[in-house]
This record gives sequence, structure tokens and C-alpha cells, in this order.
Amino acid sequence: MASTEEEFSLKEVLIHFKSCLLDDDKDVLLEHYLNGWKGLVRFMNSLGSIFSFVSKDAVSKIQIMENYLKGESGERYRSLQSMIEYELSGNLVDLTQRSGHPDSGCRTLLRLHRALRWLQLFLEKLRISSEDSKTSTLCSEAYNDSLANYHPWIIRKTASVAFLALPVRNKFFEVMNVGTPEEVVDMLGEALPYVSKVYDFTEEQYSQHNLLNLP
Ligand SMILES: CCCCCCCC/C=C\CCCCCCCC(=O)N[C@@H](COP(=O)(O)O)[C@H](O)/C=C/CCCCCCCCCCCCC
Repeated sequence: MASTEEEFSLKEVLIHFKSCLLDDDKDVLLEHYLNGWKGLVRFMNSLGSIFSFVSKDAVSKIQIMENYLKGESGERYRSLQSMIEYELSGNLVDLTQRSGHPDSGCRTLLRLHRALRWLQLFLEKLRISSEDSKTSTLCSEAYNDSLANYHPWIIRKTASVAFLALPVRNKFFEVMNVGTPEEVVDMLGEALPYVSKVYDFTEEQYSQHNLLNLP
């Protein structure tokens, strides 16, 4: 386990996405899911303040979810399926426009879920990248193929400028604090299937309940 700031390793972060898969991938435990995101935000913050606009939004969404988990109905937010069942049966989700329940768990988690698709694409691009690949290009391509589809022009533009500040591949791998570039690639290969399983399971649940376009 990472115990000090210096020992902070992205491997410890990505392991949360393995821990959040319950009973052979039959559900997603939200506490571990959010711990994964908290670690990722911490990693992003270590890259500099240029990403603070992203960090603020991610933190606020994590906070909304954590408040549900800590609240009086916290047990209903233990897993993805129990949250969906609880919020839908209690009419706690705004399905067509934001009004009575603007920050439902389903709506908030959907934003993180869409970002998880970006992460999945970015990790895969990093995994198969060559030494001279540009991190900013990989990140930007992953973003354009996922999250960008949900963002207005001004956010897409701001994000594209921020990506240019990403360190070059070897430096980026160093900040991950996993080991040699070969070890980073191996770690990504190990972690990615779990990120993908979490993404696929969540996507399936949202699709089954017709929740993929929550406002
Ligand atoms: C081995 C590689 C490790 C990479 C580690 C990356 C760490 C990333 C940590 C957090 C990622 C960002 C999560 C962003 C959540 C965005 C949710 C969202 O889409 N929010 C928008 C919609 O919300 P509502 O208005 O509907 O409530 C909101 O408008 C967004 C605002 C902020 C801009 C988001 C830009 C996202 C760019 C993602 C790339 C981050 C680059 C990190 C580079 C390492």
C-alpha cells in the first residue's frame, strides 16, 4: 500500500477498479469505484494546476456520490445496481430535464462513467504507444473519441489546450511511479481489463434502464 506522498503509485489507484467488481463482475461497489476516482484526481493534481478545472468538476461529483453513501440511505448506494433500483423506484432521477433531482446519483455517476471511457481509451493508447509517442496526442484522441461528445465547445477547447501541458511519455511514466517503462506497460496490461469490465458492466446497466442520456 502507498503510505507516503513519495510512494504514491498509479498501480495502487487502478487496483480500486479491480476491487469494485463484486461477485464475478455481477455488480460494482461504489465505495471502491469512488476511491479509484479519488486516486486518479490526486494523480492529475500532481501534474499541475492547469488541470484544476477538471479536478474541481471531478471532485464535486465524487463528493455528491460520497454524500449519498454517507447519508441515511447510504446502504442503497452500496452498489451500482442497488443505487439504480433505489433511485428509479423512488422517482429520484430527473429523466428528461434537470428539475427536482438535479444531482441524482444516477446522473452524477453517469458523468464519471463517461470519463471512465476516456480513461480506458487513454490507458490503452499509452500501453501500445512507442517511446516517441506524444502523450498530449494520445490523451486528446482518447478525449475526442469519448468525453468530448458530451462537452460544449468551450470545454473542448480548454481541454485541448490543457492536454498540451502533459509531460512527454517517459516523464509521464515516471510520475506514475510504477517502475521502468516496461513495468508501466505491464501494469497497464494488468489493470485495463478491470477498468474495461467496470465500464462495460456500468454501460450495460445504464442501457438496460434507459439512463444513458440523463440530463
Ligand atoms: C495512466 C494514465 C493515468 C491518467 C490519470 C488521469 C487522471 C484523471 C483524473 C480525473 C479525470 C477527469 C474526470 C473528469 C470528469 C468529467 C465529468 C464531466 O464530463 N463533467 C462535465 C459535465 O458535467 P455536468 O455539467 O453535466 O454536471 C463538466 O461540464 C466538465 C467540466 C470539466 C472538464 C472536463 C474535461 C475532461 C478532460 C479529461 C481529461 C483529463 C486529463 C488528465 C490528464 C492526465
